[in-house]
Amino acid sequence: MTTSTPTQPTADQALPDEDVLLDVRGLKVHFPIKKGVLIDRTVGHVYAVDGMDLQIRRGETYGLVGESGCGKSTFGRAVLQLEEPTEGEVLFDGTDLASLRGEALRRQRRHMQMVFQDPLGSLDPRQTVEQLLLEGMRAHGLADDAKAARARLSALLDAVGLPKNALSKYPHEFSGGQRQRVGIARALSVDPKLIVADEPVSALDVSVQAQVVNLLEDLQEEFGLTYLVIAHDLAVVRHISDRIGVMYLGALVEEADADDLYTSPLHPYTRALLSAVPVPDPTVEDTREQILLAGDLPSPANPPSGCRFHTRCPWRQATRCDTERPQLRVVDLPGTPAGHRVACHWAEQIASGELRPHDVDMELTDQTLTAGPVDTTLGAKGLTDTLP
Ligand SMILES: Nc1ncnc2c1ncn2[C@@H]1O[C@H](COP(=O)(O)OP(=O)(O)OP(=O)(O)O)[C@@H](O)[C@H]1O
Repeated sequence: MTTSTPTQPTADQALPDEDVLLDVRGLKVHFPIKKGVLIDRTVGHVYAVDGMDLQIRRGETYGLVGESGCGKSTFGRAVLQLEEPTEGEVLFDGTDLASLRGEALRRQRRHMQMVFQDPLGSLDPRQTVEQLLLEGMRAHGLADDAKAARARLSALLDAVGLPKNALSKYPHEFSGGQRQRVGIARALSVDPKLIVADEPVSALDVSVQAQVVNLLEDLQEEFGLTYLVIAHDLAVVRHISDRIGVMYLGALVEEADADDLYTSPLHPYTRALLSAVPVPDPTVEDTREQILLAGDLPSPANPPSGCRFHTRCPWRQATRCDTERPQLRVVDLPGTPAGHRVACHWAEQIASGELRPHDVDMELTDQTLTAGPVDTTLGAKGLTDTLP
């Protein structure tokens, strides 16, 4: 087992090392597109994850959001080494997972579990809940003592709010919400540190969603868990997350503390996503800036050059946005919370109002951006005036 050399946080890295449980650097997952009679010719790649950098603190909930197809699930699977990264590092508790093989990787996996969107699809229908829970416990030596194992099963059911008689039942005998509780109990059964929850409530009725979200929060407190919650529903993520990362075509475009992201979104994509979230109270007039995105998410097999978002961005500037890919960087503006990271060349100018949105199809020249000093005093205040 190799241990990573501790590194100092850089200017664009949000957290000091000692707090970090999961440290992902430059992660890429590219799927080959195969053609030919024998499907043996690689004719291209799907750039599902294409340079993800993020860190998750111990005990924190990190929400990862983005449109369907932007690579969220592939990222979650790659973190758990269920998908082999093409490039980059996943450091878990200081250990580079790529350096582990066989038994060492299996032992480390115990500490990282997944909760899936569709519990019915992820639970073996031929196994009772008892068998499902014991499977992982046995694999990690947590069921060697029969009496202790029974006590553990009982404690797991209690923790997730299922009755004792659930042990002898099969997945199809439960409601959707109860099945998700079984899925959560299975993840918990091996006493993990990190749980990757991929759309944990999106298959559930709205009335049940809140119960499962509350359960996840209670369990986090009880067991000191760290969560990576993947979801397309911004409302769910806001409620549960300490920090949120917004993903677009395989990479983060913005990251901030949850409330800060909603009150001071800086990246054009985040602003567009948030402007589409309905106001919770229908009696309150919606005065927010409405940003409509042109077109669909481009194919991850053929991503745009430069900034991946430039083909849909109302703030696009020629020619830098079309040619130069912006890196995630800390953006420090008066009124903008610390640790806010954004991948946009023009974050400051957009926040100050120096750059105004325009028609995406507008013919742009190098002179489109008016020259002059940036008045950052408007900074995030201008945004909080117009957004929730
Ligand atoms: N095994 C695979 N082989 C080839 N392409 C894949 C594979 N898995 C995912 N992809 C492609 O990678 C891209 C990202 O998929 P992914 O499921 O990670 O996105 P997502 O943001 O989680 O979307 P969703 O919410 O719809 O699941 C998609 O274009 C998808 O078709």
